[in-house]
Amino acid sequence: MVDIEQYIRNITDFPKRGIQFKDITPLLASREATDACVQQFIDLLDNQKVDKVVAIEARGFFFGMLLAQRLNVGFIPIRKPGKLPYKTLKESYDLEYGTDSLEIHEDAIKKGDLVLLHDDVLATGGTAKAACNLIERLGAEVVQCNFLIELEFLNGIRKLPNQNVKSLLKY
Ligand SMILES: O=P(O)(O)OC[C@H]1O[C@H](OP(=O)(O)OP(=O)(O)O)[C@H](O)[C@@H]1O
Ligand SMILES: Nc1ncnc2[nH]cnc12
Repeated sequence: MVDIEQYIRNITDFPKRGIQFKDITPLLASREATDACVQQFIDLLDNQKVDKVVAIEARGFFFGMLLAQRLNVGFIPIRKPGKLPYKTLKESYDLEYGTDSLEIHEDAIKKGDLVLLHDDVLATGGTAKAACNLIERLGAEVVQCNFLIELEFLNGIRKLPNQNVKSLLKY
């Protein structure tokens, strides 16, 4: 049994003073640990049907794509502004350390699609909330939001009151 928590490195005062950054790169560097994470995500999905995996730039892409492959469905990127080349929908949000916007291609998912939303970290919840809004504006349904890490002390889950939220690690 792999203890995935051992692969998360804490970096003090990154990217700003007062932030303890959860560095997932040691986890990404381990084939054994990434396999264990994918299996745990699949178990948490509990056979829920999924049509698309949507993940958030940039760190959400790592496991988002692995999950899409494992679930045998397509992968959809939600990206920072100005990166997607076709017509987009846009949502703005607050970060633990700043503000930003997210975009999705307007034809990326269809009305009625069942979507698994993935990101690496749930912190204040603004990013995930904005992503859910984008998916729902396209008429799709978010069946689960899953995260490698939930920073419970930031209470991001309060911004996702109607979502099925699952995390592999909680701090
Ligand atoms: O819950 P929140 O407070 O909104 O924060 C969580 C978001 O913050 C980080 O992304 P970041 O914007 O640092 O971008 P990156 O993935 O490109 O490094 C993380 O990957 C989440 O997407
Ligand atoms: N403390 C943190 N560590 C890693 N990613 C984050 N995203 C938002 N807050 C974070």
